[in-house]
Amino acid sequence: MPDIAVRLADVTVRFSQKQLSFDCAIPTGAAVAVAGPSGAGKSTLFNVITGFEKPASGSVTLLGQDMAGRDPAERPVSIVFQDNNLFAHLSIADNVGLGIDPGLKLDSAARQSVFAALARVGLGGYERRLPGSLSGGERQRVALARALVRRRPILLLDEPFAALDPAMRAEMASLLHELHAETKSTMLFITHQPEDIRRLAERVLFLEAGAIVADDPIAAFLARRDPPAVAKFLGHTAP
Ligand SMILES: Nc1ncnc2c1ncn2[C@@H]1O[C@H](COP(=O)(O)OP(=O)(O)OP(=O)(O)O)[C@@H](O)[C@H]1O
Repeated sequence: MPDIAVRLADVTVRFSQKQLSFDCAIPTGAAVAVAGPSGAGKSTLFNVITGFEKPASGSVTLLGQDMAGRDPAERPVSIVFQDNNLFAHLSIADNVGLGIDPGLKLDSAARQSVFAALARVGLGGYERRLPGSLSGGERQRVALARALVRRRPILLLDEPFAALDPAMRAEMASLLHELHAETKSTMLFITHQPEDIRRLAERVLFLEAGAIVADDPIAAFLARRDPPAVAKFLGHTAP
């Protein structure tokens, strides 16, 4: 397995009003928080990695392979969206099964892995229920189970804690921590809360105004007093 899971080299993304630029190398197996003010470019960074957004220039290399021309489905990446993207009319088991086969043609081994993933996220027994009967935190765990059954080596989580109350946030963080240790995947998660970073991150990418302004191991990030946006985020008085 290559040492670098995600390499963005001189990547630029152009929207009508602005240009974003990304350059980073994320070590394989790391748990990485992606933070920064609203509009800084966090979702766009994820879209570039998943392939939903095509860069205007630069290269995206995932686990040593150039992703030019590769559709999202062909990339070694799973993403859990913030709104968790469950189909209301499908059972929990089918929602997870979609991660294996979009046509839901599942053999018994595949069905087993759906059940195992649901059990692993604490939702054993929920297989036949519909998403509407679950709490926000439970729906988020269904989306996580769907990502797990895909067994992709890079896992992106778009604000996995956003809709959760404080107790559920802590629970989700420890679940993600355990899953990260078990699967040895490279995990990137977007968050707006320093406490999530302290709980879970080994590294931090901090974005501001369309660029990565900090790319640090956790201890170095938490000790930062600059740039001002990072100091503000960490609750330090800006210099
Ligand atoms: N499809 C698009 N067309 C035009 N501008 C876009 C598009 N997508 C994003 N942008 C702009 O690019 C910038 C970065 O947006 P992005 O959604 O990546 O930020 P973010 O850091 O994820 O913000 P938030 O924390 O609010 O979700 C914003 O100014 C946004 O308006």
